[in-house]
Amino acid sequence: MKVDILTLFPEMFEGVFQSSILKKAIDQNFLQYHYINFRDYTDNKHNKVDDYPYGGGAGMVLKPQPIFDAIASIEKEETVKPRIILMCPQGEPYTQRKAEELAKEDHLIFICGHYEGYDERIRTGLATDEISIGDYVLTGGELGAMVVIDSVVRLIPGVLGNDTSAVEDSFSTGLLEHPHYTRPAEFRGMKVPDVLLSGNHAHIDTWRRKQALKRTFLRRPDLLENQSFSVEEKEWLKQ
Ligand SMILES: O=C(OCc1ccccc1)c1cn[nH]c1
Repeated sequence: MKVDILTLFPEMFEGVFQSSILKKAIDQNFLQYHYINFRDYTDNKHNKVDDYPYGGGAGMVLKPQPIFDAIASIEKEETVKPRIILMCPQGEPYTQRKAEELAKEDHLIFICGHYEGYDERIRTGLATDEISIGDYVLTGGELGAMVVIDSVVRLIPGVLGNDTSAVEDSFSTGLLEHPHYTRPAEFRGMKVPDVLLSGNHAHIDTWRRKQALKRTFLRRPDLLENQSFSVEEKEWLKQ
């Protein structure tokens, strides 16, 4: 997968690309990434990337020209049109489903904005997707782009050691994850549930499913809306 990132602060990404999973993905050539500082594409002698809003009002707006020209500088394989993703609070709420959709793409381009936002022509004339990572305003789109890149790259087949962990992810089942335990079997008086020590995998799977349902019901009932349950599971939820 090729990832191009339009940003005014490329150095922000160095840390995230050093993380073990992304570094491995890069070393094993699952991921190639490039930064483009769209300030390098301004056509004015002051290298301004933003300007005052038409119609007045506070704040500055990102000019379309530097971003359009920065995007034009990215070589694109003719066959596959890349996704051009605008990070902004007005975008669609980001979900694991969206991560799975983007993980199938060969080429992603991220536009990380700043200031009050983007000139609308960037939205209408360039972006294929607009993504929000949450209902809050950040100083720029970089952190959002890192969240999307991290959650997408880990889904590329082969990037994670044992593929199963991506499949069993919480949200991949549509539920929150069940509790996890590891050694010791008792720690400071807190014991691991006996079922997990029983070796009976049918019972263990049932226990895990029940715990995931219960935890989701208590913490994120909204996730249960698009779920179908067996009669027995409906009984559990009533408890
Ligand atoms: O603040 C965000 O992006 C930075 C940004 C971009 C455009 C205008 C203002 C701020 C953001 C919040 N959730 N997802 C993204």
